[in-house]
Amino acid sequence: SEKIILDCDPGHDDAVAILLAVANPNIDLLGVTTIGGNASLEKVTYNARACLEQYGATDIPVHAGCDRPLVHPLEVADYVHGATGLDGTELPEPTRPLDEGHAVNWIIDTIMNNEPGTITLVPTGPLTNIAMAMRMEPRIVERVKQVVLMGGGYHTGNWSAVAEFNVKTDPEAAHMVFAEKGWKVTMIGLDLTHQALCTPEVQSKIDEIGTPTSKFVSELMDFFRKSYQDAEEFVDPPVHDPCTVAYLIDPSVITTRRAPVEVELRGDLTVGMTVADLRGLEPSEEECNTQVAVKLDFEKFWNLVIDAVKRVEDIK
Ligand SMILES: Nc1ccc([C@@H]2N[C@H](CO)[C@@H](O)[C@H]2O)cc1
Ligand SMILES: [Ca+2]
Repeated sequence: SEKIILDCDPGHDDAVAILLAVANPNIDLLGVTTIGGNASLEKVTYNARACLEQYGATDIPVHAGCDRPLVHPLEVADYVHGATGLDGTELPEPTRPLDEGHAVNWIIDTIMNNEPGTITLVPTGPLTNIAMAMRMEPRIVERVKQVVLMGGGYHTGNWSAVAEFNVKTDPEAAHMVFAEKGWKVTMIGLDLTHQALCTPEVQSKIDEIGTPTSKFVSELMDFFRKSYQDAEEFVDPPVHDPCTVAYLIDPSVITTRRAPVEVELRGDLTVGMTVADLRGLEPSEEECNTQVAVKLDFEKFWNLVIDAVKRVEDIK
């Protein structure tokens, strides 16, 4: 199974990514680390612990990371995720205390204490923790198996016309991650995740499971749908973050294309934009260490999520 570290900012869709990572047998979730993003560090950390409690996964360690981007102040996405960062459902009180130590140190120690090439980094929030880790211990770059991140987009943005929230929140951190030639990076951007819509048909399949966690997830989707209808003119909410874990469970869920990706740091209109060069023939693996996600197998994706809801040992 794939050993992963999930670096996240729950967040409604992060909560589904955690569910997939916890419940699917192909994934060995080594731990969850948190980053200020959708809401403050304190809130997203509490939310991560509450999600793991809900899913009966209190064996999974949670370490809090950076509370703000490297350079700029943190601007939270409360217009989508609400004041708590996970509005719309009853969160169980976490029984596992927050684990000691900074997330960046735990990420470094975990990677350095496991076999090279065995751990995959799965960031689904701003990339601050990842950027800090690669500067504190540059050896983690060669040692990780790959980075599969939710962020960016090559033909649209959401925080601006051209920039996606996770990248725009900490563009310098994102620039570092994408510019690093020593590791393989898969960008699961908005081009892909805007296909991962939680339609009423999908949501009713989740409701039919009839467990506490199916109720938990469905209520989160109700809130997410309302936010997206109000804030982004979507009918159904795109559930971004679990697309990363789904790709690791079954790579056939997502079609990718190798392409150079650079992050804009200076443009007045374009700061935070992930500029992917899709011109000409696809480069070889030797020439290009980054790939972008293009096409989602909708049925396969949602079947994985529904399967995870069924499998999880949720709290009664
Ligand atoms: N409008 C909006 C803002 C931020 C996010 C969060 N950022 C990423 C999508 O931009 C996901 O990781 C999600 O958690 C989603 C919607
Ligand atoms: Ca997120």
